[in-house]
Amino acid sequence: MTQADAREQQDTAPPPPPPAEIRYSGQYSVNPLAEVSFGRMCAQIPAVLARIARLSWRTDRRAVQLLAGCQVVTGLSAAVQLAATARAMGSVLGAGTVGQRLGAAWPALLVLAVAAALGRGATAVSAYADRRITPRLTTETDSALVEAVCRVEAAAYAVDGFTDRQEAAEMGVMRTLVMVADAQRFLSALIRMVTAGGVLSVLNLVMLPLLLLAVLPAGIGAVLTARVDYEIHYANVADRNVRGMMRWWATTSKYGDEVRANSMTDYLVFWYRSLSDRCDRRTLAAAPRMLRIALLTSLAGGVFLVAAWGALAWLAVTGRIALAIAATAVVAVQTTLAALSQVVVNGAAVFHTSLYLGDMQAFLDDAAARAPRRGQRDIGGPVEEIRLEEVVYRYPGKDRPAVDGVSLTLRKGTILAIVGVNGSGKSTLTRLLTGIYLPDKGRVSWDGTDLADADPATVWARTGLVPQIFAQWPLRVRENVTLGQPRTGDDGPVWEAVDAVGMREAVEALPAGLDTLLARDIFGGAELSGGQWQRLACSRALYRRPELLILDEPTSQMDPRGEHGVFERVKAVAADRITVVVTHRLENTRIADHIVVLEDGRITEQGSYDDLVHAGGTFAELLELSHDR
Ligand SMILES: Nc1ncnc2c1ncn2[C@@H]1O[C@H](COP(=O)(O)OP(=O)(O)OP(=O)(O)O)[C@@H](O)[C@H]1O
Repeated sequence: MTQADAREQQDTAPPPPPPAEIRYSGQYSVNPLAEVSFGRMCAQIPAVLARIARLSWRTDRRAVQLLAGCQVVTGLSAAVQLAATARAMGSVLGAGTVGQRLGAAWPALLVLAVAAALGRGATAVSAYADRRITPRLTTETDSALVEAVCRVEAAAYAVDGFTDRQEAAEMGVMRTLVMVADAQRFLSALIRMVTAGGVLSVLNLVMLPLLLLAVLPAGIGAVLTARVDYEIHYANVADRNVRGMMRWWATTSKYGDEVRANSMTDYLVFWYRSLSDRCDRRTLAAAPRMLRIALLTSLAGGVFLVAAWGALAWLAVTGRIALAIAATAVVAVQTTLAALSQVVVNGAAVFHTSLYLGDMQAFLDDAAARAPRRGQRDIGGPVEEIRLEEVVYRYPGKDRPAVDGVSLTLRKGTILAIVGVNGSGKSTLTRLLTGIYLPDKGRVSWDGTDLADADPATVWARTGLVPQIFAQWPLRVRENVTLGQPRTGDDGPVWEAVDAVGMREAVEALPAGLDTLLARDIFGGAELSGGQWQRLACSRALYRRPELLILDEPTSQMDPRGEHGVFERVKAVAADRITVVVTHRLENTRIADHIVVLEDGRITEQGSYDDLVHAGGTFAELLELSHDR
């Protein structure tokens, strides 16, 4: 095709498809707020405050005590300021010369200044206490979330809506950044409101209900707005989740070559923008509702406010209250109004936070419920035999089992090879062997102990797994080898594992040897080739000296020398363990004592390499195809 042809084809090609419509679906697709009344929403606020207080208390008791002390000082200062204002007004507006009136007023003015200074000081100290609590609280919450996800049964990842709920819970972590400040502002505004309101009701009883009515619509508006905001957040959860993943895949340098050389950039950018636009459209669609709420509540608030000022004017003009009292009432009204508005704004913020904290807590509870609930039996070494009896495993939402009635016995000192076409269940079988998944039916036992009854940590302490898709940890070379093992401080075994996969030369050539950070994107970091990374993954498994060594396509990216070296090593150490190799390179199965062929999750053939080559079955066919070039 010429360049002109290519351009023409591009011009006439149909427009790119928009991103797939993804819905936050399944049992969690119902917005928890949809059926909740306004009253119940407001009633949640004290519980949320108590929860924030408990979380903060666990983080830094002294800072919480400081914060509580500051609230008391703020309240007292507000009350003293108003009382002093009333006294000063009485003197200033009273009888006598200017000098006499000022002379009578100055003690009250002094008290006013001191109280104001104390109030300001308390606010500054509150901010300091908040800064002591918030970073640690956020870290604590964030770490709890990460730990909860790391500790769930692996099968939870396949459960409908699990990752979407995780995304929703992340928002709870974000809110911890502002929640202490919001709670603190809410409480101090509440205290100021109560004291100012108290003073006002002493001055005149009619004023207080009028002021309450003036700010109540704003409160209702703020809570309703928070509710709409949450609805939008809820509708966008699934899209935001997938957008976050795409953002990483599209921008990480790891896939930069693939993205560029396959001209994926345009579509990825288009996709990203389209999805963001879709989220924006949902947000914009809610804007008129937000506007209606704002206009109606402002109107109602405005009417009541005018009534409140009108009432004050009427009381003063008709002589029902003295001028000095009226002047103090003006100050008290202003203070109460400002405090009430702060109560409303910060109360809505606390309520808003409660929604996301609720999601976070629900997710943490769910994750805790999905943590392994197995027996406590210790798998003691050395492991002599692993047995699978009529094992069946089906992924959630799938019609057919991925592993269907498999029975096998693996003995120490032997190598088992598992082969089969793509999707035949090989990797799933390795997950069952290691107890990452427990079977739906049948039994997997290590030396007679059913893995359902065993403490998984003791099983995994005896396992070394090189999965088909392995992580390239942005850690130092040493940590990449020793990750998952207790620290010893001895580099001897690390070099031994590096030697076992023929990586010594490559590691020595790195700028800081074993100390080199394997993260190209980070200043001072280095990058390995695909095959080198795979060698490192194999060295990690060998370093563990496991009782069960599983290699799932361990050499797919290695050169023949590397591949030969790894298999030689696997053979050399096979006597001390049970070894399982999953591979599509059938020549590699020569090292195995026993080979099983999987088809649709079932074992259809098994035997030694020589048996299967001459059996005329799937193995022989696949082997022949691999030679047919
Ligand atoms: N996490 C998962 N959630 C749902 N289904 C899965 C999951 N992993 C695998 N499957 C399905 O289970 C079946 C077996 O997959 P498995 O990965 O075990 O096959 P495999 O033989 O290892 O394939 P390959 O040779 O491609 O690595 C496939 O139909 C696959 O779609």
